[in-house]
Amino acid sequence: MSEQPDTTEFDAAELDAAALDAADELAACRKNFLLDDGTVYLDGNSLGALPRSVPARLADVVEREWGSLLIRSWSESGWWDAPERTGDRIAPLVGAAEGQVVVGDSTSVNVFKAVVAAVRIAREETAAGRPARTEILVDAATFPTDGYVAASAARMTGAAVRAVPAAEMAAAAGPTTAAALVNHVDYRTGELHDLAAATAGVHRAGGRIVWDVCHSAGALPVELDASGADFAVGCTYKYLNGGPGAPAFLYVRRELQPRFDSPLPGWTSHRDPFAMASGYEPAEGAARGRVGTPDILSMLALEEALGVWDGVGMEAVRRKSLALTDFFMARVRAHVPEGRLTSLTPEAHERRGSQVSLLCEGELEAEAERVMAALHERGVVGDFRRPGVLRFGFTPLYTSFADAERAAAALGDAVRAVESER
Ligand SMILES: Cc1ncc(COP(=O)(O)O)c(C=O)c1O
Ligand SMILES: Nc1c(O)cccc1C(=O)C[C@H](N)C(=O)O
Repeated sequence: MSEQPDTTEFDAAELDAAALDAADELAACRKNFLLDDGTVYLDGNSLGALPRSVPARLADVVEREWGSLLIRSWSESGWWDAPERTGDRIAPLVGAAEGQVVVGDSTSVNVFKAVVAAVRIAREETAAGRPARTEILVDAATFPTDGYVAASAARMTGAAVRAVPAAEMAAAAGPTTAAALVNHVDYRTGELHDLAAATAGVHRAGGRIVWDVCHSAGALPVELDASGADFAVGCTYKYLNGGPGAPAFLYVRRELQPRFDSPLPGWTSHRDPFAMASGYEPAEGAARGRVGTPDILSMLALEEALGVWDGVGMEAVRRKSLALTDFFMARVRAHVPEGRLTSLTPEAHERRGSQVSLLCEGELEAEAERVMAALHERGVVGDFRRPGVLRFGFTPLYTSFADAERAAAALGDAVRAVESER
């Protein structure tokens, strides 16, 4: 990185990964994961590591619950209630009281349910004689799936999408705003947005807000109840370590549940599914967010994976995440030749998620993918996003300061190796 920050908590002369690891209050959590000690894994913001207890639990689900009990497992093994039960395990991690989170479907599908439902509620609340609520505000830097889904939801509801920078969402919302869809942490830059402020601003304008917390759930405190958020959606395969393709979650604020009119009303969200009634009558509570048959193998792997959070406080996770990212940024400055990388991730703690994104500058921009490949060859796994961004995710439950030191040193080495090949 070319510029010295003014807020770093680390004195570059006194950096000592071993001392920081020795003082790490979450150090004992690492043993709960199956990790290859030869690799530094900094891609938990895309796919989290495997919790140690998951393989045996999945084997039991497959062999006993499916293999022997078969159909009886829907009741005897608790399969039917797994979406709400697993939702209640996630709830405290995202600042939600129980009964408001349901697990199922992908994040993309849950964005659709939430955005359409938000538009329907906002319109229902608009008094006669007031302007029609004809716009959906979407975070201008959104993860693509959210933008695609919002555009389709807009066509279906006769609304128009307006792209607005996440930081300006509160000010941009007005009398014609039906809903706003915002990413809590930007997937590309790692910037953290103010959940409470944007929520309050959209509410002042009479709209409803949907938060995508894919890059914050399990990475930092997410105050859904306290901030008054209406809806939230999130992945479970990143910082929640649910495994590839693990089902997503949907939060619907308790007060809104009776008015949550899902655009995907499947039979498992019916008040009495086995009545097999021809007319739809929605279930009460979080179950109203369900659609069809839950993805049991992935859901139960996720449920088991959530055990790694037992006894872990999100404040401790945040402290370590900020310390790790501060430390990594400082060590990159020490190891990488000047002028090659610029951080896209804010230095200010209140604006930083749990990743560091580094933009390759000058001639190195076109070589960024090769820099990441050279890092992989050196046993450090991060990821690359076009055109020239190197992303490093820091997962406080299993990333150590020694990992961050090794990654920064390997990054300096990789940059020099790529430059020497010109
Ligand atoms: C912010 C964000 N939203 C949505 C998604 C997409 O979720 P899914 O592919 O599970 O639907 C991702 C990641 O893939 C993401 O990072
Ligand atoms: N969901 C993914 C996948 O199925 C394959 C590869 C990557 C992903 C990701 O999660 C990407 C991630 N959301 C991102 O922030 O770029």
